[in-house]
Amino acid sequence: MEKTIGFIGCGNMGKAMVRGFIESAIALPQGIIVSTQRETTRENIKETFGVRVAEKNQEVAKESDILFFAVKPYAYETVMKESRSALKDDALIIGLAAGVTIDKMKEYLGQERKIVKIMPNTPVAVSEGVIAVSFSDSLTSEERREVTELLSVMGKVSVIDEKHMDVITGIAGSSPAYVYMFIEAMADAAVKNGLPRKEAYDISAQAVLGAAKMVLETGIHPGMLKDMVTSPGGTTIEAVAVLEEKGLRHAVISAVDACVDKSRKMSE
Ligand SMILES: NC(=O)C1=CN([C@@H]2O[C@H](COP(=O)(O)OP(=O)(O)OC[C@H]3O[C@@H](n4cnc5c(N)ncnc54)[C@H](O)[C@@H]3O)[C@@H](O)[C@H]2O)C=CC1
Ligand SMILES: O=C(O)[C@@H]1CCC=N1
Repeated sequence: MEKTIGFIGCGNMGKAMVRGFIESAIALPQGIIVSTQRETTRENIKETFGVRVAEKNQEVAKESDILFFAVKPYAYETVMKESRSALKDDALIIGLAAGVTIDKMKEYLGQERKIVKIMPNTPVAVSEGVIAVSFSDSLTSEERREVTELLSVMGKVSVIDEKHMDVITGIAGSSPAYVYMFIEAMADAAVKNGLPRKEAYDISAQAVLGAAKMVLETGIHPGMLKDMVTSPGGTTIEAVAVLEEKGLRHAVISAVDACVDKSRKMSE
């Protein structure tokens, strides 16, 4: 892509996206410019990805055609207000913070800006992310197509009504953390039973990847896929019975609910 992609703030999520863009080859490192608060982070990003870095957020704002704000939610107001005078007229502004709505971003940047709200997750770094997208009215259909195409290199893009963003945060933005906990716990159990650590992580992670792929590629209901693993009088049903007794499903529902609730409160 010819256009310059900017990142103001580049921590866990920003770096995952920079990696996703570079690995997919949609952008050359010189086509990406990044500013972060700390110089050591900036230097580390420059060294790791070969992208351009800037000390001041305004330098990034001045150069970017597509600009991601990848700072924490509480920093949006300050960072957007200090950058807005430097923005290009037609810049596409992409916000990805939990709880920072398009309306809030308009308040910080001005009504006329072309603003996109997204909720990505960190697997964008390996092109297997989920990226939910909502557009402000000011974007043309061509601009919407351009943003969707750009984000698609990092995973599955779903254009959604912004009112669903908090739910998507619960099942996609935040959910890699729950899945990593599940993988870690399975691996711990394997280690407890004598398997070396590396094999325990590799095999647990591949089992999760494969199971997810079965849901997506076969279209078979997850309950049916579970039944296909569960032989009568066999091993799996023993584990399933323990998971039911310990309340796995209820724990997951309550956890996602708590996450969605927090995101809604942050959006108020
Ligand atoms: N980490 C995740 O999995 C996801 C995060 N998000 C959103 O992404 C945003 C960033 O989250 P993380 O990357 O996890 O946080 P982080 O703390 O890892 O990164 C924040 C970055 O912002 C920079 N920063 C802070 N103040 C700044 C300023 N005044 N000027 C320039 N840079 C500044 C920091 O130097 C750092 O590079 C948040 O708004 C979060 O809601 C959204 C989806 C998933
Ligand atoms: O924990 C958070 O607030 C951010 C938003 C989604 C994932 N991480």
